[in-house]
Amino acid sequence: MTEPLLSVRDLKVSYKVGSGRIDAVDGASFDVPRGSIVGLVGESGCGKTTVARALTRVIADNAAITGGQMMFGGRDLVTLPEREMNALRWRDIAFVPQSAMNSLDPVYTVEYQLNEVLRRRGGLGRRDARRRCEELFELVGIDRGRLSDYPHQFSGGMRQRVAIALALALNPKLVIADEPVTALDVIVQRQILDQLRELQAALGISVILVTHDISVVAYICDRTVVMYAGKVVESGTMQATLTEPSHPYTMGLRNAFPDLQGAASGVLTPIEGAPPNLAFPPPGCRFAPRCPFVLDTCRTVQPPLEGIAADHAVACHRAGEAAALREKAARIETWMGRAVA
Ligand SMILES: Nc1ncnc2c1ncn2[C@@H]1O[C@H](COP(=O)(O)OP(=O)(O)OP(=O)(O)O)[C@@H](O)[C@H]1O
Repeated sequence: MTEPLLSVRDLKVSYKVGSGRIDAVDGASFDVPRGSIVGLVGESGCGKTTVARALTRVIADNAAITGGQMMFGGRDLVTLPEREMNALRWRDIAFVPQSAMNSLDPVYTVEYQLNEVLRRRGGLGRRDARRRCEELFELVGIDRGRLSDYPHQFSGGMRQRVAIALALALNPKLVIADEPVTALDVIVQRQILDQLRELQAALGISVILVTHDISVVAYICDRTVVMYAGKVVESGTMQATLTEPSHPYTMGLRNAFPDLQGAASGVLTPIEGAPPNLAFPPPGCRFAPRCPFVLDTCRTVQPPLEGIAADHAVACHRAGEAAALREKAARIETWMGRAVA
């Protein structure tokens, strides 16, 4: 197997809060193979954005990477000197933040902003930068005449395309897109995702797509990394994780979202309860308080993330019974009463 573009091992990121600490990412491990789209999925607050930001090392002032490795092209991004890390940003790893408005400055035209990256970061001359701006707009399907427009003159979907063009400016190997389609209606969501897929294939890049919506993952991703309360609970190919999920949380997420293809799917079943407060996480499996299949061990012993097939890892004490649990998980009653064992 060829070496993955990015290999994250036992990553830990904490926030200092008052006199305490929140371990927002508590030992995350996953790979991003070359030329693949990896969906980082989980409910709000489970640590997805923290992982995504840690990868670029642009983290909040009260945050710190406290352990682990992030191997990228033979270098560990956790320990890379800041100067070298800075040289990697935009050129090798580009980040599209949660709202396109966050990556675009409202007071400058989009051409000005593209130029900032192309000329200041990429060292392009004026004429080459202009040509690249036009090329980038063509790539994301926007008329080049609109380069002189301001961000507010674009619709939400178009703004997202501009943000993607900005990320692609210097031909990065990895694009990290944080909730790229969340605020958009389903039709525009599909258009943006289709385009992201086309660009990924045409340019041969890898993409980490951060989303709370498992139907977005099912629509576009090759691989899935499911996070819950700061931990990776399941990862593997899209087929392995979403068609035959082995962690009860993934099974629950699958029941909770409509199908992005527009097919009339069955009744949506939410997972009762909420993720734990990460300042005081439960001692055993963090999903135990919400899991319909919880056993006594689950409440006291943390299950490790273990390979259950060639390309499929799960952190669940009951992973060996996944097929039977999947059948039960498909029934609504399972999620209403909880604890069906
Ligand atoms: N600057 C911060 N200071 C303290 N705690 C933070 C900070 N940023 C995030 N957190 C906490 O870290 C945990 C993980 O947050 P994170 O934003 O990474 O999750 P997420 O899965 O991306 O959720 P969302 O989709 O809502 O952004 C949460 O408990 C959150 O409250």
